[in-house]
Amino acid sequence: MEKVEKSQIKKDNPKIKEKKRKYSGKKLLLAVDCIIFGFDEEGLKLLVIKRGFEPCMGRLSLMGGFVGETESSEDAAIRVLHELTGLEGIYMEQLHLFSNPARDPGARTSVMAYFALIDIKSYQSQMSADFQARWVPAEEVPKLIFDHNEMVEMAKERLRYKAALHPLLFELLPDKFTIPQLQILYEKLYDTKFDPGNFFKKIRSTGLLVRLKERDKLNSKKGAYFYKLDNEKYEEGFNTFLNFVYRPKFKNKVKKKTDKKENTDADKAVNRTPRKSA
Ligand SMILES: O=P(O)(O)OC[C@H]1O[C@@H](O)[C@H](O)[C@@H]1O
Repeated sequence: MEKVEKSQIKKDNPKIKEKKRKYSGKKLLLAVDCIIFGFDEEGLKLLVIKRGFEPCMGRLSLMGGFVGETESSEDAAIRVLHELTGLEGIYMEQLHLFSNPARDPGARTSVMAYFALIDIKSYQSQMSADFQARWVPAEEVPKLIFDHNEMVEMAKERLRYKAALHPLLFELLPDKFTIPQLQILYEKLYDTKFDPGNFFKKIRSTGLLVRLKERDKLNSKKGAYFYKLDNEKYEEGFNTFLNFVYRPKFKNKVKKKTDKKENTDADKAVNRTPRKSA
């Protein structure tokens, strides 16, 4: 925005009276918390840590931290996530600002919560041991500190809503997955059962999947085919999963994945790097 001199503003608005900005001067801290979802054969999971310091030492908590002096809340969330998982460029979205003045007994702290989706297996080998992290079932989350359970419930609700409109659940799967695996993921998230035939038809109609030659022989004799995501279609179709509006126009147009150096606008918006091809 063009900077206008104060004297010019006063000249143009002779009636304007300059006032002082009002703020209490009291300290208000800003933190971030990361609600990290993962998925394996047992279902949808949440990553929690055991706190190694007061307040609430020894209790289960989401992974969080204070926003540093030179950081944005996004930077802080990316840092916190990296410290715990060693992963970068994973799907993450801002959820909500939790600002109840009494939410943290230590000090008045507002917290920007983010939720992230990761494939458990790709993360396991890099997990930092410092935080005593563990996966718990997302449908039976134990008591966490402060308002962290409330954050998890809101994140699950947001995930259900978003996953009905966008194909983001693929972020939770390995690069190579089967349709029964995908179906279990949807069933767990929505706590419902789908007819396998109808589910397959629906998924196929999205045109997002590429069938591989290989089959998964571990879970059935016949073996279910492995699929991978068509990266280009995934990015093009991220906002048109329902196909109700055919490729609607957005202000920040989603770029095709032809420029390998730069992430697409969609990638930037959701903080993810394009998935690797299987
Ligand atoms: O106490 P630490 O974990 O350092 O600071 C961040 C935490 O403080 C709380 O308000 C937030 O919910 C976040 O979990």
